[in-house]
Amino acid sequence: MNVVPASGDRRRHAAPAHLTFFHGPMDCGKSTLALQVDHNQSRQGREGLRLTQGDRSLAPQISSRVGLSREAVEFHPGTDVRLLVRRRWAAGHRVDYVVVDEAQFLTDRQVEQLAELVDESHVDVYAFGLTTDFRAQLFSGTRRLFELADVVQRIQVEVLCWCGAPGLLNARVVDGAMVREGETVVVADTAPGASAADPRYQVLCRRHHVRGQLGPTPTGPGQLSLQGQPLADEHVAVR
Ligand SMILES: Nc1ncnc2c1ncn2[C@@H]1O[C@H](COP(=O)(O)OP(=O)(O)O)[C@@H](O)[C@H]1O
Ligand SMILES: Cc1cn([C@H]2C[C@H](O)[C@@H](COP(=O)(O)O)O2)c(=O)[nH]c1=O
Repeated sequence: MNVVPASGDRRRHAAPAHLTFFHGPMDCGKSTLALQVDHNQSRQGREGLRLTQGDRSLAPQISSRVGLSREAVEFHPGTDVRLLVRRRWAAGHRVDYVVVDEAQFLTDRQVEQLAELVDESHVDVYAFGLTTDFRAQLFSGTRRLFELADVVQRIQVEVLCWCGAPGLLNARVVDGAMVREGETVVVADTAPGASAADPRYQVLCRRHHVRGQLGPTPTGPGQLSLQGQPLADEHVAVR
């Protein structure tokens, strides 16, 4: 028997909200996609909240290497994301969706709060974050999103390792060599910093992440170059 919805029961019959998680390595276009999703949602007249933590620009914004950026609210481990939304409501704004960049930095509790916003308040949540850290282990926020999200999608833009294979893993590079020990969270870019001692990241394929190899290994005197350039120390240094 078909049950005819009582008129005015919009909430029951509106499309259900979703928690969607897009993930990948550094440089795969997560922030770009976050800004595109935000743009497309707002073009439909929906109102959203953008959240981030530790954007590379060190400003409270979501910034993409393609050149786009939008201001965002910074979250910290103690932030209750439900309160951020409720404060917007209390100030008379709608919050139809939330876009979270750097979602790997969410705590488990914050992921659960986002799920609650979806289920209890019908807010769509789009989260964007790294799959794994520099040790090739899931970030805890990422793990919780894998566990709770309605939709989990690996971002399709391929980042290439120096060898040309798809790069899925992030290497942390200090003083020209890949490191495997240190704090989980170190905000930095894939572009080199002002000094070689500044940490940077490089996306590698699994084989070269395991080997800690940041460029072609010199196997003979005739092969000591990378695309015609002399090899820098970092191409061969492994720690
Ligand atoms: N000048 C450029 N022209 C076109 N695409 C670019 C340019 N610079 C960067 N990109 C693209 O931007 C991607 C990085 O996007 P971004 O959203 O910053 O990545 P993520 O947030 O995943 O680290 C690169 O993989 C590359 O495809
Ligand atoms: C691998 C790894 C990365 N980070 C930091 C480095 C950047 O500040 C962000 C990721 O930025 P992007 O938007 O994906 O380019 O995360 C980190 O703190 N720890 C790590 O292990």
